[in-house]
Amino acid sequence: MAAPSNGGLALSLAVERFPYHRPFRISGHVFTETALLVAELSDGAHRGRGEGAGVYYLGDDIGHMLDEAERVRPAIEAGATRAELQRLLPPGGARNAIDCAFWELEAQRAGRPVWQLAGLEAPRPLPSTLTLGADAPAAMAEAALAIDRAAPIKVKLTGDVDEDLARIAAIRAARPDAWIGVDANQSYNLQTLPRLMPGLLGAKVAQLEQPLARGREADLDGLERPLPFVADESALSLGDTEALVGRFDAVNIKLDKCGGLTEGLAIARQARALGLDVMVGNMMGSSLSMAPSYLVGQLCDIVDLDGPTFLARDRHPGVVYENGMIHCPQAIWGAA
Ligand SMILES: CC(C)C[C@H](N)C(=O)N[C@H](CCOc1cc(O)cc2c1C(=O)N[C@@H]2C)C(=O)O
Ligand SMILES: [Mg+2]
Repeated sequence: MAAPSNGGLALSLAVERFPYHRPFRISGHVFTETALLVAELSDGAHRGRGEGAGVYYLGDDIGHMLDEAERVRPAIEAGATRAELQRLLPPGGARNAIDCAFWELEAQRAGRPVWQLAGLEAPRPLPSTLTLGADAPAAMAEAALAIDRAAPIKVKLTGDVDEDLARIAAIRAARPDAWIGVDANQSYNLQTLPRLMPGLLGAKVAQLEQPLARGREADLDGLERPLPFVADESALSLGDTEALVGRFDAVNIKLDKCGGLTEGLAIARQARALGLDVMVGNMMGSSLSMAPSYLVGQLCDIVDLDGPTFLARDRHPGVVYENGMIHCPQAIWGAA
């Protein structure tokens, strides 16, 4: 792809659709596939790619991501840099895709892999959670027996306390050996959360992700946290990090929320400096989304990079899930 003669970069955008193994239902909608934005930057001799899945609960769907990416195209083709992109686009899937494309282009220009440019150690395989979608307790217990027994388990809750307690008890009974974390996805409040807590502690659940709604962070002031609380929807981008202290114990970083690897690394480093534990997660995505997040994962205590396990097909080469770990060959993204 020829680059503009003015020293700018050529930006090409594509929508790539990946069917799910089985349909997803979210707030009454049934999804059978995920539509991902793929951005490619080229200077004529080198190229870089990135992928964005967006943030469904913020309306950051494929149409919005395409609009955002097209809005910044003139600046990119006129020579805008990755640093300038941080100001030209807000956090979200489009900036994620273009930021990661910049990183890979810079690696190819420098002849050094992205992990080196990012100041990281050589990446290594990481334990990654596998997520059990909310279902009947017996079905979730069965799913917990069917997945890789070495993998830590992330359990989706719905906010129905009795059902959630039954889910957790059934999964723990089936898997007394497993690390189990739960994700409430904003479904609890100050009235229902105290009823959930004894069941979490009794089942030795390791962490509780996003118990309350985004915007209700002040409700956590002074609330006892007998197990680690992880901020997800309360922590979209770098600006949200400082306010988590005293209310959460960890932050779940997602490149689609914060708009790319540049900000994802900054959040990880700031969270550490603030004494928070660090987790990296995903909004969905193929291995092209997981690869940049895998680099953030090198700085994390908890890794939840299981998006491709929900897809009927992935890219090749793709990440490998084995023995509870995610392995991310450099050939996927970010090599020099
Ligand atoms: C299905 C996810 C990619 C699994 C991931 N480990 C996870 O829990 N991520 C969510 C945020 C994205 O949640 C999604 C995405 C999606 O395309 C479909 C769904 C969800 C979800 O939470 N329920 C439906 C199945 C997180 O960490 O909160
Ligand atoms: Mg979450």
